Amino acid sequence: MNHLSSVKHVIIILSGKGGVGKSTMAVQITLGLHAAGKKVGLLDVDLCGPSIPKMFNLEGRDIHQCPEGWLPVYVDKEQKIGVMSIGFLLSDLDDAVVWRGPKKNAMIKQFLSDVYWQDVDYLIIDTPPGTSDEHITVMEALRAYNPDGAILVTTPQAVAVGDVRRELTFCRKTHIPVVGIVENMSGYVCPHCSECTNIFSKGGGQSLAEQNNVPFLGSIPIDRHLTMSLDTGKNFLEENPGSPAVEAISHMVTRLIAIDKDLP
Ligand SMILES: Nc1ncnc2c1ncn2[C@@H]1O[C@H](COP(=O)(O)OP(=O)(O)OP(=O)(O)O)[C@@H](O)[C@H]1O
Ligand code: SF4
Repeated sequence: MNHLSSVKHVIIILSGKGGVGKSTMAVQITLGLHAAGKKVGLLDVDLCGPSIPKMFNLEGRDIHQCPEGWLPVYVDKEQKIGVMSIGFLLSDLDDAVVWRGPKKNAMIKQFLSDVYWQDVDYLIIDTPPGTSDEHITVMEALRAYNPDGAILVTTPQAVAVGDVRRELTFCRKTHIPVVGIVENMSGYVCPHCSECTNIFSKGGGQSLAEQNNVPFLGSIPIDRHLTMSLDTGKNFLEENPGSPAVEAISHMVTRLIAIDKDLP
């Protein structure tokens, strides 16, 4: 059974290397789409470091089965945000998942086919960081589910050393359309006065997007409150209205919804 056929939009979150905030962006996009009235699923297939359960304060939750398949773990009572992660299947989150390629791919395929999403508007898929041959296999498995495309998460430093160019080539190679580029950790928001200071050069993500004719979804600054919200599983967008990072995330989500409307 293909439960993804009832999903309206499938968006893959990609990054060429770890630690740039890919999972953070996957969570904030999920929360932003929910705030815009959408029903959202978040599938964490980052088998090397499943951080999504912690970011929603769902660690240790069990997965339940129903006749249709695995039920997502819901974040809210209304069941508008559902999460599925390899993290729910590991007894100890510190266990490194050292599965070899074929076992990893089988697990990812099972995640894609067996989770009962029940008519979500958006399915956000957090993927393992990298652009190796193994990642190409993951993307090929995802392509079978007809995704709208990928959001590439980067940082000003990664743009500077050409990581995003490699990610764009990776998407071309795997025939995944690019929905947009996000530059994360773009400046630092002062916790005292909310002034945003650009530590590294800014704007590289935007010019790269323009050069490659792909949408630029925005620059998200480093915000200490965002780190704290992720550590405690709180809803950053609801708790910090009006802050520069929340404004930037909301803008990114609005752009995403507008772009997706125009997709065939
Ligand atoms: N804009 C931001 N402001 C503050 N903290 C951030 C921001 N983006 C990410 N972080 C923090 O940086 C750390 C790494 O983020 P995250 O886990 O999302 O990266 P990742 O790219 O998904 O890494 P990996 O792919 O290795 O799992 C986390 O502790 C997160 O809280
Ligand atoms: S941005 Fe303003 S409040 Fe923040 S450290 Fe600098 S001077 Fe102080």
